[in-house]
Amino acid sequence: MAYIEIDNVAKRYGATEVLERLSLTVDERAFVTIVGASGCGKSTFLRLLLGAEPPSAGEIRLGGEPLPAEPDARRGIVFQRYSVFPHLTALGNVLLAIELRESRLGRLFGASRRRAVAEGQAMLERVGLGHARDQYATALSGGMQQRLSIAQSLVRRPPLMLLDEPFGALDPGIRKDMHALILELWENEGLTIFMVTHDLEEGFHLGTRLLVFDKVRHDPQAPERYGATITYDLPVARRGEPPPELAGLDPTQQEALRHA
Ligand SMILES: Nc1ncnc2c1ncn2[C@@H]1O[C@H](COP(=O)(O)OP(=O)(O)OP(=O)(O)O)[C@@H](O)[C@H]1O
Repeated sequence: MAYIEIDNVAKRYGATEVLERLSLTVDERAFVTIVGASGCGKSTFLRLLLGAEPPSAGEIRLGGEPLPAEPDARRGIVFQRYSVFPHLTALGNVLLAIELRESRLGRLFGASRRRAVAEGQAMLERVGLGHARDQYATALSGGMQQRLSIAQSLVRRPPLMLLDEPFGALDPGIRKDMHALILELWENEGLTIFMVTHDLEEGFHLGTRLLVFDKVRHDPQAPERYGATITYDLPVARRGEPPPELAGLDPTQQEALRHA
């Protein structure tokens, strides 16, 4: 059974059909990247997966069960624009996320708090914010706030991680570091990831599978009549792994074909 089953899903707002005829199954631990024209419904698709909004038609199942109608700890999202708490320090922001993960009451004390502080500090270091732990979020630059919101989401380790252009606003160097971090977490934590990006190269670099969203039906008189769907669903070879069409061959044959 596939981890996620998307069965003929559509989403409309009023008379505007945003997504239509979406059908997809995704295995656990996939890293699905999504590209498509601006406004074609990529963020809407992530909101459907989060459970923040219901589909207008069709069904989404997670682990064989209908997707819960509200977001819960099994699904986390990082938005394009940073969404940190301005009145908390960098460490405070990450600690809050750890507390929410660990404790229903939301506060940790004693040894569990000390462990949470150590974990929060380690996560801040991984996103390059170790030096900024005691700064208030408002004092951080935009790129730093974005890294903080990534840390905040990652520390909760949701099995299904939804990333909406999380690296778009970052400088190239930091972006590269964040790519390494997300790949490491994906591999080590066994996450399943859906990530929207405007950067095709990033999509191919990070994903195990790349989806392209586009409209296949057009009504020139009524552009809102039809929504976008998945027009390409491409398997992507991981670094060091053969592309699927070569996977059945022995390494010498693979090498020969690569250079053919
Ligand atoms: N809550 C809403 N109510 C009405 N229309 C909405 C709502 N949310 C999104 N839309 C519309 O749905 C369409 C798809 O928006 P969405 O943000 O999902 O696209 P996108 O592919 O993520 O765009 P971008 O790449 O620019 O971020 C847009 O036309 C948008 O105006």
